[in-house]
Amino acid sequence: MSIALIWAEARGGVIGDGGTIPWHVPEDLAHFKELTLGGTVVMGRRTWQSLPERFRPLVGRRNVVVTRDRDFAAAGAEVGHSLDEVLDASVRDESSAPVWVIGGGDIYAQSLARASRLEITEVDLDIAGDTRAPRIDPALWAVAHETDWLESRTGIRYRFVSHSRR
Ligand SMILES: CCc1nc(N)nc(N)c1OCCCOc1ncccc1N1CCC(C(F)(F)F)CC1
Repeated sequence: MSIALIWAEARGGVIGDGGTIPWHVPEDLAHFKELTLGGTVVMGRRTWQSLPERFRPLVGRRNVVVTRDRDFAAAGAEVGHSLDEVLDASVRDESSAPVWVIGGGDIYAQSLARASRLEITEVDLDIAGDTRAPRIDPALWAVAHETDWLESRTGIRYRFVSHSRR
């Protein structure tokens, strides 16, 4: 089973600000849900805690939270204490669905080297944020597919870009 990273970013790679996603693009939520359903989602503790209650745990997916805190409990999720251990354990299970790394910034940076696929939603917004997605090196990653720029019902332009490792 392969490792895939999935995120939504505004211009300059902004993915978050103060623990929240500073835009609302419902079509991205639907995209995220459609891609990850049935698989395993791996996230950092802060992303787990940022999930609105009604979305915690993410139903229809195996939820795994990575934290150094040995006392951390996450109802409806498994807790792991090292990203590598979590990825090794998740990748070992024989199902074909990828392991989806769903955030946040630190976890993306630590897991990028092991990923074979990136599913990035580009949001056409120039917005402040304290967290950025890792830089994607075009020498290592090829754009496998990208949609045209689409317009969200909230008026924000966005597109879906799939990268695969060269
Ligand atoms: C969707 C946001 C999102 N987009 C892409 N493309 N990649 C991600 N890694 C991602 O962050 C998932 C974890 C954070 O998620 C949320 N953070 C704040 C508010 C809401 C959420 N969502 C709402 C939809 C819900 C559903 F299960 F319905 F998809 C999941 C939780």
